Amino acid sequence: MSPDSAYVTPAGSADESSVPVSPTTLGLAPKVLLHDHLDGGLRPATIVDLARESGYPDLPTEDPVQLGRWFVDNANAGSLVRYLRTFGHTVAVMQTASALRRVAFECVEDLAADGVVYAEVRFAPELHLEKGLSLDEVVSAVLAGFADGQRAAAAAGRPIVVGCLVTAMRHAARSTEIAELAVRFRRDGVVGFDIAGAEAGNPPTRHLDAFDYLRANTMRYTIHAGEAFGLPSITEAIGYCGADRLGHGVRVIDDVVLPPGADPAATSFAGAQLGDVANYVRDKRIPLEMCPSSNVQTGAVANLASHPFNILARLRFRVTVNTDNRLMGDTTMSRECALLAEQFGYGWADFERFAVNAMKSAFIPFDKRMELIDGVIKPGYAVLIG
Ligand SMILES: O=c1[nH]cnc2c1ncn2[C@H]1C[C@H](O)[C@@H](CO)O1
Ligand SMILES: [Zn+2]
Repeated sequence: MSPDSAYVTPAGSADESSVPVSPTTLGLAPKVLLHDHLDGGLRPATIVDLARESGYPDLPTEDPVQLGRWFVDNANAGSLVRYLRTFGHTVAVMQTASALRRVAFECVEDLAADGVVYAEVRFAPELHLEKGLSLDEVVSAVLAGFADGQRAAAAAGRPIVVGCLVTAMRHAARSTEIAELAVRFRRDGVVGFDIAGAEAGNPPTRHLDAFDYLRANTMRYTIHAGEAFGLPSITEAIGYCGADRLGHGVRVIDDVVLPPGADPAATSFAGAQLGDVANYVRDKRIPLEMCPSSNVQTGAVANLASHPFNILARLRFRVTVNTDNRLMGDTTMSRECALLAEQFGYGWADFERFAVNAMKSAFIPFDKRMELIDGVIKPGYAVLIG
């Protein structure tokens, strides 16, 4: 889809005074992003710069355009494990405090330019120790970059609030250490914790000590679950591990039985039967951090048309729209929203709901969430709705 390919909200879903929903106008809408990986969002030109600076010899090409293409092509893998291999190059050039600070700064700059008003950006500190940084030094560098970026965005008239999530890799054995790191930095900008990496064969219950520690310290956490592995992964993440949110969570759809012949793009799913897990997720308003393009790239769903986002949204699960990895998907928040608008015919009221859903689900305090909902998100959509 070209950035300006115009399509408008289907008749009946918005009134005539509305600004049409298009990729361009979606860029202006206030958006909330809960699931974005720092090491999956570098600018290709920055990767080339950092590789030169650090003497990293293994980039597939030093041409930024071709490099960007390389990431997308290789991430279009149809499998999470193959998709994750592309991170070898980004992580390799993020091994010094200055590189981490620059990447974090540019991340905030890019999100603000895309109209994101609140973001939680995650990364795995344990992957950035190859050149001798300590875990604390890694986190400090990233938080300094986020602070620089927030100051620059505010000065440029695009204010954004950014919280940091620290991720532990699910195949490794450092999750308790990373949970302690999260708690140690809770006054400095770390707002939560996450588990990521290859899902199959690495159930979240391997990390119960970390989750116990986080709960004992009243720290919030999300778990990547129900992406590359099915319902049992979701059951473990919420039932045994007590996740506050689900990273992706798309496979919760396996616990929803639709009437025969139901169209995934329908506006109503009356008669849908929910199983116990799906009911629990919906009843407890457990946020689903869904990442449409990434889910297609990893093969979690066959294509956008069959993505369960719309079914879950219409069934009033707490759905949120996310980028996952902007570099690997050559995507932005606006583009993810535009893809959903094109596929499912969403209007401004829908995007406002997704933004409010995400803001309500953020790991910052209630009063700060309300400030953004009442002071930024609602007024922003009021202008677009007209
Ligand atoms: O979608 C994902 N699922 C599981 N793991 C992921 C996904 N996207 C990125 N990661 C991994 C690779 C990164 O190196 C790590 C920390 O951001 O998280
Ligand atoms: Zn992710």
